[in-house]
Amino acid sequence: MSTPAVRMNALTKTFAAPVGSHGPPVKAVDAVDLTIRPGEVVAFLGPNGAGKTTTVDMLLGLTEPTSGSVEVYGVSPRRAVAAGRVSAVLQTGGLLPDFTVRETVRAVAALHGRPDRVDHVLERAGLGELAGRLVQACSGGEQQRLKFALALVPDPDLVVLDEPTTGMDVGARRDFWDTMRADAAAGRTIVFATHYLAEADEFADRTVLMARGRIVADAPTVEVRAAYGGRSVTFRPPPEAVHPEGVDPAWLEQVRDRLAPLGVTDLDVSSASLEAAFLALTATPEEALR
Ligand SMILES: Nc1ncnc2c1ncn2[C@@H]1O[C@H](COP(=O)(O)OP(=O)(O)OP(=O)(O)O)[C@@H](O)[C@H]1O
Repeated sequence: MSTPAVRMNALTKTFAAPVGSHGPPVKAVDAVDLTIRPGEVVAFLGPNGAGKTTTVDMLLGLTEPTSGSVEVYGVSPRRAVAAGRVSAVLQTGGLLPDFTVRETVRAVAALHGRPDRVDHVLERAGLGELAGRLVQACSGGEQQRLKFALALVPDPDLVVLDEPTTGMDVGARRDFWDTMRADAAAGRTIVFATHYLAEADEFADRTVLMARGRIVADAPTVEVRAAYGGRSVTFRPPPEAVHPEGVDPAWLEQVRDRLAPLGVTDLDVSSASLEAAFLALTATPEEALR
């Protein structure tokens, strides 16, 4: 079997309680075991404070685990980063405002010894036409695309993205994911943390759901949705059956009657969603009882 792209073993990170709070230490990541194969596209989903960013930071060697281990392509994250095998688009980390887009990419490409990659990554990130623009004149979404271009400079085997489409409009978000999809099809491994359930749903083969530092679900995205979000049949009713207050109940009754001979019972108009799975799996025990 080939070396996994990522292997986490009982990965744990504990932070001291904030100064003055006298509380117990915070277990941001709690004994996480996770293996990711080359070429997988994995979404990390979870509510605020679930431990996604801390996990990503350890994956990139930015933070050392308190205990347990993480390897990237069989070596420590730092070695993998130094070898250009993994790179990231992070929420934090500034760009230089007085550089143009092209100058920024050129500088990073020089650091990596890959000046040949400048035009290619500008194109991949959809920045060809913006290459001459100053960074400070770029919108938030355009700056995010620039960070993405920088991450592609070393031609990494693994790209780690923390909330990559923050600040992008719908069109830019779609273009971004089209690019990522093409890269994944070409064999790049992609791990991304997101708050957008729809992005995990549309893009990730596999969803890892985190809550309170632990993995609460880890399965193909379609299975997570089906197992916890319920299955549903959706359809578009004819316009005459749709009233301002909703679907005409008499019309729905007719549908039920006609479907009954087919063995369909308990027809319900509801949409199964990853959101339902997300809420079911990440609720605290107290919330779940409500
Ligand atoms: N440097 C730190 N010092 C103390 N506690 C921290 C530190 N970094 C993170 N934490 C705590 O660890 C827990 C996990 O945080 P983390 O940022 O990993 O969550 P997250 O899932 O990425 O959240 P978000 O979706 O809000 O970005 C939180 O309770 C957070 O307050």
